[in-house]
Amino acid sequence: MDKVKIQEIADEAGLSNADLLDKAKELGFDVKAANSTISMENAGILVDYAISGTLPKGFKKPGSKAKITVVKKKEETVEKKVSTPSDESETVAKPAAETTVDTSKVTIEEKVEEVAPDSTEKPAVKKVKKRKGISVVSKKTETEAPATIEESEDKPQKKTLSRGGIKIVRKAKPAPVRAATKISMDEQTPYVSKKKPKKVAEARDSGTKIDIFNHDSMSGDIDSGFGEEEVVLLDFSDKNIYEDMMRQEQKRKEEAKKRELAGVGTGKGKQAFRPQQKRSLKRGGKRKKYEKAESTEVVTSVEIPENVRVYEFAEKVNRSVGEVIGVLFALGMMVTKNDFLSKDEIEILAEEFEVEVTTVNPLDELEIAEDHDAEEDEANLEERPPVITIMGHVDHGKTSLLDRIRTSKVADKEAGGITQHVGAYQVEKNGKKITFVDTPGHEAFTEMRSRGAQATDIVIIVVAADDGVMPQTKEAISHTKAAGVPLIVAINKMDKESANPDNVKAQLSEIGVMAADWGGEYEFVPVSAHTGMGIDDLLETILLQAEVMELKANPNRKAKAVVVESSLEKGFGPVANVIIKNGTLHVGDNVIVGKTYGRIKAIKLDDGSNAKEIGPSTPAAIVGLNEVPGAGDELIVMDTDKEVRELAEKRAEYDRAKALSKSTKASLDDLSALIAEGQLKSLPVIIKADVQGSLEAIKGSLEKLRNEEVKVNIIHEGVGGVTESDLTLADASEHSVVLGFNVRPTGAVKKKAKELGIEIRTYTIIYDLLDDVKALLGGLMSPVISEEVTGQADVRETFVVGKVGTIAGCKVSDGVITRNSKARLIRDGVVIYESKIASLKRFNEDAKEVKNGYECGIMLENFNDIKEGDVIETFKDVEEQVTL
Ligand SMILES: Nc1nc2c(ncn2[C@@H]2O[C@H](COP(=O)(O)OP(=O)(O)OP(=O)(O)O)[C@@H](O)[C@H]2O)c(=O)[nH]1
Repeated sequence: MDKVKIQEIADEAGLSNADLLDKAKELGFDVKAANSTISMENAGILVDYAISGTLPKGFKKPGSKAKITVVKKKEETVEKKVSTPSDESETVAKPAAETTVDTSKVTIEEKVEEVAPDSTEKPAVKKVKKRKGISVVSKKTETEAPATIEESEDKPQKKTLSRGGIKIVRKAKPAPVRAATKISMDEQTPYVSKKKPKKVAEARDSGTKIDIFNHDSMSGDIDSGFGEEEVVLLDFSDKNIYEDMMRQEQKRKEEAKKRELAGVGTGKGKQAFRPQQKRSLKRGGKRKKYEKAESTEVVTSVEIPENVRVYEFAEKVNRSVGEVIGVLFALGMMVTKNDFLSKDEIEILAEEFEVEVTTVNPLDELEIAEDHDAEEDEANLEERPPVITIMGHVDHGKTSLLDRIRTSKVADKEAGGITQHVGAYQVEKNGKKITFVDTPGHEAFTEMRSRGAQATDIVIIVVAADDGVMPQTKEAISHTKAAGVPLIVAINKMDKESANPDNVKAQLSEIGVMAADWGGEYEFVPVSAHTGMGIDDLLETILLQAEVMELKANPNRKAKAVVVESSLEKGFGPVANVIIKNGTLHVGDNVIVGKTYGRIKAIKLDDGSNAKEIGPSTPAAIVGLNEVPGAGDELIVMDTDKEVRELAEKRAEYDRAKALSKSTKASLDDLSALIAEGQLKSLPVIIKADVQGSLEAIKGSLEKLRNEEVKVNIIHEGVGGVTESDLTLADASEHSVVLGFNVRPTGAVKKKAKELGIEIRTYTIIYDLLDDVKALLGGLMSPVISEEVTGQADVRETFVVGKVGTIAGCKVSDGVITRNSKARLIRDGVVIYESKIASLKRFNEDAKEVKNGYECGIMLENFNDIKEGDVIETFKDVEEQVTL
């Protein structure tokens, strides 16, 4: 132990092997070649001798008697005579706890002095070494006394370093420099403590001082703390190292100052880590690593996009991804570096890292530089038609009313006009146009609003006079009010005998919609979609309201429009039904619509005619986009096709990245796993069904579904399609699933579900639905069994043992061969037999497993025809739960 080869010393000292070997021989060391070893002590002597020609006082060549004194305790010396200075004969200094030299006093300053290149004093080597938490201070004394150790702080300044200033300990690993570096023990501690914090602390307390010359002999007692790892050969006179060190020191000081000024603490843990920053000299990679950590600047405020991934956040706040994940993990949130952070998570992280976080909409970046919503000069504005959406409870006559208004318009026009479905249409009343959005219901309305693309100016709430206010009436009113859009109430079915408009007024007044003739602020218009009664009144009321609103737009600018519907039409490709919000759209314009783009090839109006250009509030179907855009997407005209293409690509890329991110909501696969692990105690579901009957049936059955661990928790149920509010609800409850029966989510809802990471499962057969949920809850799905190869062994020779059978002498070539595992015999790539490992032996001993690279004896169950060159492969079956 603790011997070092001549060639290693030569390497470190920068001498040739031959030279060093000669010198070693001169000193009488027992060496023959470069790979001969000598003790660490002798190595030190040799290097000094080779470099400076000096020998420690009292050095005697082997054969002569040496007298070595060891300080065991302060003032307690033990003398021991040895016949030779060979490794074994040297004196052991046990690192007693009470040893008193406080090595922490070996400070950086002292060391720097020692290394001063102009030092002319006799060379001496000062060695500071920590082994298993023991500080070892060694030196060559200038006294005549045998190599005796005194308290290092007594005369440390007097020690000069040889040109090499070399400290040799060991070389096996390029371990962090712990010895003979210009590090005060205090500074060294955090570094060392990475490995042996406790022992280092002890060492500091004990401050043991031991002659390095006794190193070997003492190693028997105290070695192995750092193993055989250190060879530290530092030339302190090296100007570059010194300067480098000073530079780093300076840099650190500056950074520390900066931090202080910033006044930002990084938490206690960090503070405790700081002493590292003072570390002066480290070698190679280690030093680099710490420099990196040290250059970390504390970020105090940062602007991040609303949708930020873990690694992006880490970058922004100048933290490692690990730190970010760690903080969330500690709070039970599992994220990977590519996951998007939720608002809550961002908040937590901001607090933890003491960073002020401002979230910005990432799409702002992707918005068009030209501000379409900028204040228009009044002079450029012209009156534009109002855009109307009709909403109301089911069967109260929305479609009938729209049809009636449209027919009246068509009738007004010349006969034979073929109407084109463009998602909206225009009628004319008193020479003024009114645009009606063709898709009644608040889904489309809300959809558009949720995308910030409000196209509607006025909402007509249809209430059947014979039915009164119903749930969807209320919902529609809430949506309208939330959007800040004025509403007009159309009391429909006035032709019916049972019509009771006062009842409608009374009911609506209860929910804050008071009729104007009752002293309120809302216009109520009695109509009949069947007879056409009140339609004119309704249109006039709309125009009046529009006038009050002073709806205006600038037709002389590039167009901005909103998509109300879109589809893929045979012969036309993607078609978007749009309503122009501002400006004028021309055939040939380059447009971006959400993530799609293109050049307008054709504009079709609601009367079936083609137009070259259309102005504000005009509905039309446009052709020329590369893909089908989404309802609610905004169309914007840009100057060049390059611009629109690039922006569309950026937006698409953004969406892709977002979709790729792991959702915060669980898919059914994840749920299955969570249930299997017993982590999920109840399965929150939202049920939507086509009719009340099936809803009740499903609800009843689901409520009965439960086992000991898990039950279904119906958080919401309803008749009708899956809506955005269902998704909002699902989004709010962890691990929820939306189950639909005989309903299909619309494109937009589907899209949102994808965005939110919510799984919508739809069924047409109740039993399928129940089966899925049952399987989910009970983990009853039959598992898929796949195979995993665990090891392979090459048959080197075979032994036939009497009654036992054939034993294959093998060498494991891959993995691990385990006793009793399933195995197959492969000959020339063909599977000959499949059974299991009946016996596995290593050196005649039964073995449980034999690892790659080792030899073993294998017997296969019921198979003896094993030949040299065969391969035995072991494998196991892996069960995988089937996912839904
Ligand atoms: N008597 C009478 N019946 C009407 C009137 N308006 C609509 N209806 C009838 O009411 C029923 C529903 O009319 P729709 O126009 O389909 O009602 P809706 O609100 O569009 O219904 P959904 O599209 O299902 O939401 C139909 O049978 C219509 O014929 C009306 O003014 N008078």
